[in-house]
Amino acid sequence: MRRAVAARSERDQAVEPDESSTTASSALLEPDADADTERVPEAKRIVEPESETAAGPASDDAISAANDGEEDADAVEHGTVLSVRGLTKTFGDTRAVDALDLEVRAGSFYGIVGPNGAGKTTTLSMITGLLRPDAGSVTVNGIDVWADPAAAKRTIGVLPDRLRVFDRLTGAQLLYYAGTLRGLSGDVVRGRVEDLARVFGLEDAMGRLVSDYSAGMVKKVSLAAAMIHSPRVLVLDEPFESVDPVSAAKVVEILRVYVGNGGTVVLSSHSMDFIQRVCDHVAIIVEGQVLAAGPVADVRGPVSLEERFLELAGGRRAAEGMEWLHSFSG
Ligand SMILES: Nc1ncnc2c1ncn2[C@@H]1O[C@H](COP(=O)(O)OP(=O)(O)OP(=O)(O)O)[C@@H](O)[C@H]1O
Repeated sequence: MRRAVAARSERDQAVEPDESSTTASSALLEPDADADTERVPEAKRIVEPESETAAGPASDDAISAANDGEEDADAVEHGTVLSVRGLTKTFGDTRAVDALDLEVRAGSFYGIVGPNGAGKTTTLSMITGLLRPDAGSVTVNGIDVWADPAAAKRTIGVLPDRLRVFDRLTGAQLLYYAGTLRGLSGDVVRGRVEDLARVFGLEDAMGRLVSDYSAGMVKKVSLAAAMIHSPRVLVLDEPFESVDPVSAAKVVEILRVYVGNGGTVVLSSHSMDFIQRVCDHVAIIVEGQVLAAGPVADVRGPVSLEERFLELAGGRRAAEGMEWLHSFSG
């Protein structure tokens, strides 16, 4: 309890601009190899309670059966920053994710596409420690997410699909809160809040309540919150939904620099054009399974990614049986 109070009082100071902050924006874009040195260890337990869902816990044995320490070390050595094996989640009669495997190398810009209900959000939620799988394993940067969620979450930045934002805070307070919850010191957070506000074009909105933001502004401030601790891996569920093209271009530029410096972005999107243009790797998920994955050029082959997606997801047959629609009633 004392720790929570300490974190809060530090946050309160942060909403007042601090001239002494000297953090360079480039530091924000580089995944933080030495981040632990500037963290406040006591904050960790406040920050990272293990999330559970209504589905209830699965057995740890089932979740981590495929994993062991040697395997983790091997994966990191070979540049794999995210490894998903046999990931499975069932809701009632719905098998949302079905023994899904995914391998993401460090420094990738990895797109995940799939039709509505394909299991993208469920997969990303299990990868980021927000939803406990029924079976399978997830390893991020060599850490088994479900064996040690707190350690894994330190290396991940998350933009969840259904945003639950503390919207009675101002933008500045929300970002400060996100940074200190991740264990960053007040000075570091203040500098990064300034940088993030600038690059996301939110400077004028920092003093306003997030509840008064537009949908796109909420998305941007949430993206900023996901990045503030310079995680090794950014997992973003539909990050550009509601974001205007100018802001989206800026965010893409930020993410490109981040990836260029060794960070990894895993994002879901319904825009095939975006994935083809921006991502270097893609996985097409249909009915909870990966139907194709690899470098974008390999997955799409001689056709566009959209064509390939429609082939795999069965989009071409949509109009069959709908002839009544053109019989026009009057
Ligand atoms: N909490 C839940 N309870 C019951 N069913 C769920 C729950 N979450 C997801 N599902 C079901 O799991 C399946 C996969 O859903 P998910 O949200 O992962 O799909 P998605 O690929 O992200 O879809 P979209 O593109 O529409 O966002 C769907 O059939 C959905 O109805």
